[in-house]
Amino acid sequence: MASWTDVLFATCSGLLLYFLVNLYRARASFYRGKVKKGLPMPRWDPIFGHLLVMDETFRKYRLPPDVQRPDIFTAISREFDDKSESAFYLDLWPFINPLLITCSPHHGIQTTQNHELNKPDDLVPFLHPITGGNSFFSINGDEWKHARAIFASGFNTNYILNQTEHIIQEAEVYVDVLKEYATKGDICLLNEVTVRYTMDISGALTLNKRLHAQRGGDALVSAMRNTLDWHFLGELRTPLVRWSPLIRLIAWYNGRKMNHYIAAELDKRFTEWKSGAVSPSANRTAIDLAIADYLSKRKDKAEEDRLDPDFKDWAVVQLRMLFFVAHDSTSATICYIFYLLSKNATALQKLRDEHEQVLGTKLADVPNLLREQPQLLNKLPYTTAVIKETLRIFPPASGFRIGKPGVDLEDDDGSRYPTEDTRVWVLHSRLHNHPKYWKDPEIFTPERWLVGPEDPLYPRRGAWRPFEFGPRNCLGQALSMLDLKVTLCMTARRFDINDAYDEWDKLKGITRVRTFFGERAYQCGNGGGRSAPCGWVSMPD
Ligand code: HEM
Repeated sequence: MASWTDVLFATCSGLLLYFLVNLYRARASFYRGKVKKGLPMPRWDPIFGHLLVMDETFRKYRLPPDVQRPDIFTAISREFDDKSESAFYLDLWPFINPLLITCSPHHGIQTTQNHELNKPDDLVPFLHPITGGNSFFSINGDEWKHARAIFASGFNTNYILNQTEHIIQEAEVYVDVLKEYATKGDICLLNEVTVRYTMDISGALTLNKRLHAQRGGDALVSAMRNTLDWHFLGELRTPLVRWSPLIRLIAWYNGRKMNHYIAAELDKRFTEWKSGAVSPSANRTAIDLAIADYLSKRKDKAEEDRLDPDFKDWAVVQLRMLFFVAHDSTSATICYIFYLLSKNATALQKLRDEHEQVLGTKLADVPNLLREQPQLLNKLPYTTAVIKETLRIFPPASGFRIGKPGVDLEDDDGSRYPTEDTRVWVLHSRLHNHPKYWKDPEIFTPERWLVGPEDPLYPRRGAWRPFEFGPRNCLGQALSMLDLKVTLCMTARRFDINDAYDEWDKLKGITRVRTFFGERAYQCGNGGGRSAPCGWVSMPD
């Protein structure tokens, strides 16, 4: 009989052989499809593909170990500026399938609008710890279309102002929290405070429930954040972390907690619907839209007093995804707006002047004024320009699609980039800051959003795409802009927020300061491009 060491040896040899065969296949296919054809890419190694380049890039540009993955690609893309290439291929197997990284507006338009390429399968396992299944963020075809149609009416531009009350309610708590920091004079971990604020908004708009995350614990909030903190470790320099059994166990445990929580909310809300307490036209939070659709399809089963388990499983996955996307990127953007305004006194003053003009001088009246006249939020061009400029400099997301045989992306100079067997990554962080497409990209200039086409600052078509375009564009774009405007109206004149990196470093004994191309506020791989800013909050004189 074979001893356990023989069994172990045979298993390990089998696994090694399996790995080597797949490694050979992946590298050979990349060589045939891309290297041999002379397509643009950094130096490729037949064994390591571009894994060594990733490591060299870290060292060459002294990238912080917690920088988000897209910014590693941004650093690599700088190598291509001289050659005037806007796109390049990467072979990072076994971590991800072959990539075409592009920073060209033309490619962005072709990828998401002209060719309407699909989302790749890779997104499903990547998002699984967050969503617990196939959410409509990552699937394609009829299943995606059906789900998007169910939720769209709650997030469209025409309806979204009706949700202002939910946002103001949470923004009032945010203001109180910031006031406490200003009074005490403590360093505020702006990221933490703001993420709790946007989670409260997200809870209200996805689950129709106030979570009070800003004032204490909530089971859904802690399970989601804990999952994200661990999950995005895999985004960092050592993606192997993502496969560790510990992280899988944590994701499973948190996933169970999120499922139970959301399933209980679905049951509760279903009972309210059955009792006639909910008005379908007035209540369009995500949970209501899901139940409304469910009921409309089961009119013949009107006497049912329990939700069908299959529907519940499906709805829990969609609500987990929506709860995540509705809070994460918006929170990062709020932090960056404060950061950029703190460095640009003229812009801050212009923004405050606009608020005074449109909302009056009495700060205490602003919440009720916005409640009564939410349309005032559409009369803030400078505020909108500040938000757009922040999303240009610090875009929290990217466009990600799967290529197709016969679909080549074409550049303005006629170069062609085949997409067959390739994932296309429209790299917003580079495209939005590329000197080829923007005048003075490194300078925060909200005015570029207020000038006409004759001005050199005027943004080039397709070069700004933080929410992407086409049928898979961001469903929550209007909501996010509303969140950001309300937040600025409620805070910009009340607080001065300045970064406290130096004090923080001293406090924590940090001697090796982390920067990304000299910038201290860089996007970390712990969610949708969150930064690590901490700040002093004070009240203006
Ligand atoms: C600053 C804030 C936000 C940014 C920059 C952002 C960005 C994006 C981007 C770039 C995509 C498309 C990804 C791709 O094409 O591969 C996307 C998709 C999506 N976003 Fe957002 N998002 C933000 C906030 C929100 C909010 C508040 C919600 C609220 C529900 C939301 C819901 C969604 C959904 C559901 C999708 C998937 C749409 C589909 O595939 O049909 N996002 N977002």
